[in-house]
Amino acid sequence: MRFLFRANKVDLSQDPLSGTDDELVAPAWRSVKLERQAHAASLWAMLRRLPSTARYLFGLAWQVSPSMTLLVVGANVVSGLAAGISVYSTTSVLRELITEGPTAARLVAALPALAVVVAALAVQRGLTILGGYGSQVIGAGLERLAERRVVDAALHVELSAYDESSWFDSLELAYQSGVAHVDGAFDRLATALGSLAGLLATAGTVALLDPLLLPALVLSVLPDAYAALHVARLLYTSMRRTSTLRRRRWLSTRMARDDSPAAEIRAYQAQPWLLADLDRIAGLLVAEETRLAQVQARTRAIGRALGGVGLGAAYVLLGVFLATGRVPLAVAGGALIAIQVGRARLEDVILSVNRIYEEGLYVNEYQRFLDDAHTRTRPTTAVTAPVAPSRYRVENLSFRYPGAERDSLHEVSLEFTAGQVIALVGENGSGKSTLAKLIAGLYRPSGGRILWDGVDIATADPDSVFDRVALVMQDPIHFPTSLADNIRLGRRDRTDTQDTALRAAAAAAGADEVAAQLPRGWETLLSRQFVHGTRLSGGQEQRLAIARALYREGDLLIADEPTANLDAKAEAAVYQSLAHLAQGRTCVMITHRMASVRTADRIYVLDHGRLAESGTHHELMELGGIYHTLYTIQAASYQDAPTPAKQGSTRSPSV
Ligand SMILES: Nc1ncnc2c1ncn2[C@@H]1O[C@H](COP(=O)(O)OP(=O)(O)OP(=O)(O)O)[C@@H](O)[C@H]1O
Repeated sequence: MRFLFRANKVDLSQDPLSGTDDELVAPAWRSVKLERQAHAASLWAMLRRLPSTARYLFGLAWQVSPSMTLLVVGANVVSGLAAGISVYSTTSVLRELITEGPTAARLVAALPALAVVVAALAVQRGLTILGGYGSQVIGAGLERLAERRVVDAALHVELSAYDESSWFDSLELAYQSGVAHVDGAFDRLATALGSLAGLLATAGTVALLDPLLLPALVLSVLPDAYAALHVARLLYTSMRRTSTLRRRRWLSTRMARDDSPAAEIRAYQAQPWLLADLDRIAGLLVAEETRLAQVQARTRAIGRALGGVGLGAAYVLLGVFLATGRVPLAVAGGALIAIQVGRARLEDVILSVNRIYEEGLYVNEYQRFLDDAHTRTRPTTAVTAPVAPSRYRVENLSFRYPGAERDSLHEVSLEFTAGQVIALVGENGSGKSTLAKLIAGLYRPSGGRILWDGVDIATADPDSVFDRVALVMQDPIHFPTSLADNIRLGRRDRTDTQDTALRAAAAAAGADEVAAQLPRGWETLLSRQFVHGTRLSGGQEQRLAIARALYREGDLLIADEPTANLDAKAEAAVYQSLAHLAQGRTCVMITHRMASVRTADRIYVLDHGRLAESGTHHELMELGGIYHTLYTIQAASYQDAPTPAKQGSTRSPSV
């Protein structure tokens, strides 16, 4: 791929992102979905959406604080009107001062209007401060509320969303941009209301002086306004185009900031690759931003020039009115001030509308994300999964991951009863973890059904399904809290005042030994990113995950390679406690350690997503199929090889 980092020379006729032939810039999904959305966000469409964006923002602000919302709106509108009144009164002062007569008399005549100017300005300044205070208070609450909604939505969508790259893009956009812009957009909206009130009052003043001056006033600002709106649109389009690139850059920089990859990056000397990757992305981004800056500058310059012509026209018109005697000198002086102030107000309004438009694009993206997340969240239903089911049945189960070209499971059928330990066996990629996640209700089948005592779990309330399952994954997570809380999180609402259940689960999983080795025991924080925090070894993390699952006391324990990181002694202890746990409960176990599979009540062998064999250890060994092969290969590696002559071997001398 071409390297495009040329910060000081960008060919405007060329799109720096085109021809890069890179899925980072134009991912496959972009053409269909995002282009349609981008089209919907045209300038006109955005202006049309302005009222609904405003309603949405006020609704959010109202949730944060109704009284503060009223304060902000009221303060901005009244302050805008006060500004307009001060302009009108200023023109009255001028009129009184420019009229004929003795100076003292003119001054006295101007005094009442002058008093109004001072009072109006005082009210305007005071309310601006008050409005600013309200905006700040609401802003803080809005940001938290907006962030919570994104996180809440992300935490509750179906797991399958996390298999789609487009989901990550819209999540990133909503989180990084949307949350910040919700606060900004509300602020702009409040300012715009104030500017609009000020503009109406000032325009009223101009119209009172001479209605014919109004069109000239509008003409002097419109080109600039259009340029500002156009620039906002360019910015937004560019932001969309580079969202995948920015996410990619974030991932690359995270590799350097995270502690987990630090050792392997060094051992594989991957630093140059990472830096080159970062440079490549930075090059594309800088080129795109430079192109954007040039187009923006050009657009603004044209807007300013045309606006200057409009202002000139307004002054010429005023001159003509003066020369032809249409307006007297006193009124012309007032009109000049009113035009200047009116122009500033109009610019304020346009600037605010422009900013709302700009922020509104992000807010719409944020809203769209929440709507999309809503459709991806499994609805709660009145059907609940049975408590302690006695029979689990998998019927013609097929599954394909979102966007995948092939099914990962093909018409798998199996059955087991409560209290049984079943083992899923097969080569890498044969579909074991996928099947286990489907049995746990984490994915919904593409075809077929999973029945718990006859209830199809795809139709049951998801929380009622998850409530019955305890899961131990290959790479278990730990939460950034204490060791004890990490186990308690297995069943947060469980009453265990004396920690009896906690200690029993920990002892069965060997996690009590982990606690004994840690400097702060059960209260050790499991995050190295904080003072006194620590990081567990792979085996210790696995013991913790098993303890959490045991503490949960679910009806169905699903263990995906639960002992992959454990030493031989710990592994034996875990299988002993799993066997103990399985009494009265059901256990679906995935493991490549064939010795641990032998005792399972039933073994299911998967091959390329299909169920190839099933039976007990002895039945499958007699069958002489895949299981037999896998078992004998592993067993052979434990057989003693013929011992060579002892010449090279050494032995510590006996003492
Ligand atoms: N999130 C995903 N998106 C797309 N395809 C996936 C995803 N996860 C797994 N697959 C594919 O589904 C198939 C089955 O994967 P699965 O993880 O279930 O296999 P497995 O038998 O558990 O493998 P292993 O023994 O290596 O853990 C594989 O071809 C894999 O590439």
